[in-house]
Amino acid sequence: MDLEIRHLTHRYDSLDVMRDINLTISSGEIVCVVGPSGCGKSTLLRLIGGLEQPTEGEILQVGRPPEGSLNPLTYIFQDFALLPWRTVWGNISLVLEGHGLGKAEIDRRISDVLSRTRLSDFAAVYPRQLSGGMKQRVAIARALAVGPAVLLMDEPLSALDSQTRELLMDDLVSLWEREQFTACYITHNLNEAVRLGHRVVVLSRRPGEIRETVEITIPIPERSVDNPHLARIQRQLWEMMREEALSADRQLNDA
Ligand SMILES: Nc1ncnc2c1ncn2[C@@H]1O[C@H](COP(=O)(O)OP(=O)(O)OP(=O)(O)O)[C@@H](O)[C@H]1O
Repeated sequence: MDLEIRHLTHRYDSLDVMRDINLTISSGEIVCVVGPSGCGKSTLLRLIGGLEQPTEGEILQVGRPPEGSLNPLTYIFQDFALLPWRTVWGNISLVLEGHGLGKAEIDRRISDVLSRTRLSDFAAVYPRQLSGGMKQRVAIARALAVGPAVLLMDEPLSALDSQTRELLMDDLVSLWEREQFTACYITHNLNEAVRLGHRVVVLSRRPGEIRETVEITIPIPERSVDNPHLARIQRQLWEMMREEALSADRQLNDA
């Protein structure tokens, strides 16, 4: 399933948050969205997910979600949002309950995502026993359990230390290599954007407009940390964002 975002404009009272965003996210593609603080990145994700209605414009789902999808547009947040009193298994089970699935199907789905995210040995463990990186792995497994068409990822690695972030990036790369998931990935971190994005969309300061879309043709599994081409793209992205970030810093919140 593809997502087509057409002429998306959003306002909160007199605050113009984003203006005329046009973007297609194709099946199997990771589109990273970067931009200065407050330019509307999280709002864009909420609009895509249907949590809020845009002031103007539309978001079209083109094609069919995967067979058995319970929730075509599924979020992954930076704070993991796991229930402390449920085990890893129980946390994943939670998103499958209430959909009319039988126990055998729920068990099958949980075993499947645990194995796909290499968490099978941690099924009976509670979140408090896990590191931040492992908690986010569980959150990713939970998102996959509902069979999403598009993952909506809001700074999923930003709560993690830099080493854990590297490890989780590797995880996401190998997951994408195995099953080409589709994602809209919001991040402040340009290194993450160039490692994981097929395209990087740069938003201007508020009201966020698309300033540039940079396509990265190096296959995702071949993007090493020290790749000079990626480093060059990352520098270009920063040059595009620098002025916007400086102005955004001085921008007041009352429009
Ligand atoms: N529900 C709301 N009501 C009013 N204003 C809001 C609401 N949600 C967000 N805003 C404002 O809209 C603007 C965009 O917010 P948003 O969180 O989407 O930006 P962002 O680019 O994700 O920011 P950051 O990078 O700091 O996370 C901000 O000025 C924010 O204060």
